Amino acid sequence: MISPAEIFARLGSDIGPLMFVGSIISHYLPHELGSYINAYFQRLVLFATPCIQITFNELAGERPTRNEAYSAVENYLSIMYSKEAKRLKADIKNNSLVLSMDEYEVAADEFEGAKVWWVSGKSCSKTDTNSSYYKLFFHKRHLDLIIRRYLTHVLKEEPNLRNPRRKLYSNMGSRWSHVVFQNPATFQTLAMEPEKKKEIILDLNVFSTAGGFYARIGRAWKRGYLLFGPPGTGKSTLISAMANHLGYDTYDLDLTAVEDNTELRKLLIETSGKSIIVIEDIDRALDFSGQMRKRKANGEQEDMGRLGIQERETKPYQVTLSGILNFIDGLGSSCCGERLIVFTTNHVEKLDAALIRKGRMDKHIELSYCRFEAFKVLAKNYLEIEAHPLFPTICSLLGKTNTTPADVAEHLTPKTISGDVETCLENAEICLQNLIKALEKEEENVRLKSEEGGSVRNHQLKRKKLMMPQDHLIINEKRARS
Ligand SMILES: Nc1ncnc2c1ncn2[C@@H]1O[C@H](COP(=O)(O)OP(=O)(O)OP(=O)(O)O)[C@@H](O)[C@H]1O
Repeated sequence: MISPAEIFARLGSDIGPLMFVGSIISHYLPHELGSYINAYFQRLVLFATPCIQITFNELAGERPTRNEAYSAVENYLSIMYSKEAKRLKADIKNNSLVLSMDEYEVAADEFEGAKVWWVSGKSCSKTDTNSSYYKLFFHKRHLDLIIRRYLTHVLKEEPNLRNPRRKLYSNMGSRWSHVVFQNPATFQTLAMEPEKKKEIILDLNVFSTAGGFYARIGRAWKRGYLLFGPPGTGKSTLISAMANHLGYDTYDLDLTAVEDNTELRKLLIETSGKSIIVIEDIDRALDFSGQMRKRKANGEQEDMGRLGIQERETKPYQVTLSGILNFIDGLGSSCCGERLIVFTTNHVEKLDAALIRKGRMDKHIELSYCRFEAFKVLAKNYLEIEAHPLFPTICSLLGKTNTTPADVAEHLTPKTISGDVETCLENAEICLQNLIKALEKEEENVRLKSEEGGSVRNHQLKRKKLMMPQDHLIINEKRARS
């Protein structure tokens, strides 16, 4: 016969079923009633079992602001449960997608043998502004473990808390040296269409928690990103945002400083897990001459135009395409821990198909000219405004011109910085007017160019008809030299 005390002690070791009953009932009741029932169940648990409860409220302080501990818990739970939970809540916070437990969900976790339960909910008191909360329940015998170790473990999952002193490595020949990574770019400050941004964040979140999946399918825990687009569209900014989001170190690999494939391999082996390995401007850094020659021998003459003659003759380094391919493929066998490999290029069409095929570069992301959605992010970051009577004019002009986010950002940088609201509004007006002037000028250039292009095309057509075969040779020669 088990005594009531024993029953409660056992219940304290597994209060999950009680919590689930409370949450299921709450789901099917009107919001206010549901919240009371849920609170009632939680009180019952605390009364009837030797459990302890810790609450993480979304808003804290005298003038309520978002509680950082709540954000850390939210992030921890979203990473832990995003692939198992049946009901997740998707929110955009600070322009980033945040997946979290839906209201009145219960999630069980285990840490060093101690079982804990997380319950999500929303308080409904009249004084409270309907703020959300997470409550943590655990047996009181685990108090020390939970407070000293488990909570530290949870807070570490907040990317900025996880690795506050991230490092930026760069190579001098075959040696890495590092400084503290201080680029403040985040997905919040990145100007990009919200849908695209969401997709990237989701991809990164899934990758960073997919160690078990990669192990199960027998593949190295790595993922390749190819970022392409014109200069100034935010390729480097996106890399910084990725590093800050994941809390990874960054290795900026300068291929031109690497002597040969052996050195490249040595550098690779020295990289740590949880890192992003970046090769910027891969098309320029890599000498494709071997492949070009092979293709020429096969009769694919046009490929020789990809690199200028001079460039091909004076390349001082001997890192080959196959060296790079081994570098990417070898990441699995030589290193453990998750790694992202990121290539950037302004000329994706110049890259060898083998280099960027799926499996090597899994995700291809085009960074493009600044359109209205991206502009709104920049306006919010730089001028702290979300709407303005001049926005429609800017929207229309951005649609007609190819202006990079870098150019727009330059125009949106106020000449004086002030905390005073009136000066800020004045600054915003001046910056937006300046941007409009620049965009109108660009629009005019586009118009002139297209007119010019039309007349040159006509001229070329006429000339083609008259052209002798040796003219073609001279033009091809010039192209190869330029
Ligand atoms: N999408 C963007 N969001 C926010 N800022 C941006 C964006 N694109 C460019 N910028 C601004 O312009 C500057 C230059 O951008 P960045 O170096 O990221 O461009 P890039 O595409 O890497 O250029 P390049 O191809 O020349 O290396 C950044 O420091 C940033 O201030």
